[in-house]
Amino acid sequence: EEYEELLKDYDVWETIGTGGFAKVKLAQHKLTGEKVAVKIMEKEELGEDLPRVQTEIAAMMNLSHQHVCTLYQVIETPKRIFMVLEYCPGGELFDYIVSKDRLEECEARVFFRQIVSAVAYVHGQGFAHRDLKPENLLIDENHNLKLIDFGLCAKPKGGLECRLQTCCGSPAYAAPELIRGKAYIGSEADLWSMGVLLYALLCGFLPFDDENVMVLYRKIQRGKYELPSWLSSSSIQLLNQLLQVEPKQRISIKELLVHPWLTQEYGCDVECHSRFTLHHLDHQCIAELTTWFGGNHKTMWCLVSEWKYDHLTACYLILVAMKASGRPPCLLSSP
Ligand SMILES: COc1cccc(Nc2ncc(-c3ccc(C(=O)NCC(=O)Nc4ccccc4)cc3)c(OCC3CCNCC3)n2)c1
Repeated sequence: EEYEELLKDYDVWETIGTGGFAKVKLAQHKLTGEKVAVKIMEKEELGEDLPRVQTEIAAMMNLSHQHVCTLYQVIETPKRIFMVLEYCPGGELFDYIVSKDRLEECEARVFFRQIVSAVAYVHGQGFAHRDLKPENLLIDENHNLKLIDFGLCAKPKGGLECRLQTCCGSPAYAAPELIRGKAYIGSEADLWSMGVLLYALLCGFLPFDDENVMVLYRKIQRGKYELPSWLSSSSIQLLNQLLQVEPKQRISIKELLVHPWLTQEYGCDVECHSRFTLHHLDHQCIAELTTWFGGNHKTMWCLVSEWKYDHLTACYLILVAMKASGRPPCLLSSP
């Protein structure tokens, strides 16, 4: 039974998503009762894409940010790789936009600031996401967004000379240079996708759409889109700066962090730094682990600092997440 290692520490419930070569199941961490998402990948189905999973896992181990989904644990068996991840009870931003038809400018601003914060952080860590879309932005229990990369599209940004050949992501959100099949710079393409995302938030439909993918590509290359009457002039101006067909004309992530449309009503720039550091450990959570697993505080501190992404890492990170959500970080009463 391939799931037996997972089933030691988690109760596994229904499948909440499938796509490509991964499926995601809802699960529950036995020691804390916390819900988690388990991304299950079959090594055979991955084939030569297996190294991309290693890249993804290495990336996630370095990505710790309030608007990026947390990786808790990795379990590898002969046939499968399990990634135990933060569960977002609010589901996809895509479904939220559909349910509200479209968002008011002030609500769109709250979400877009979080998206800019997450993307600026990911770029700062040297990665380009390359598949930014509402299906990859999940809503957590505090109605905040968490960026995910369900389809293993995130890649090291590399230097400016690093040109990405492979095509990735969903056509409607893909930058003109990406679909032209030419070499392109991932971080610049991410800014275009953020323009399509902002348009979807404010309008409830896509700027470039067509059931015929070749017609869709032509519309993206032309870069012309409808401006519904409800858009404010400041929204229109920001959309125009993001949806520039020529990547060099496009606004940069640095300019975006201080853009007036984003700072309006907030009076402050978008914060892109992470609130967490994997180096400063939370004493209360370490103490809880020591109480449960035994040993002393110092030993537990060293063990957690090894960041093996085993069950101990999961317990620590889940306790930290519980504390961040205002729940007491405690493991179930002793065995
Ligand atoms: C209808 O869906 C619902 C309904 C109700 C609740 C939920 N909750 C819920 N929570 C958590 C997940 C999840 C989190 C992370 C990852 C992941 O793959 N991380 C890896 C990752 O993020 N790398 C990365 C991030 C940034 C930069 C670089 C790399 C995968 C899945 C989920 O999935 C469901 C799928 C379904 C298909 N669309 C996408 C989401 N769903 C979902």
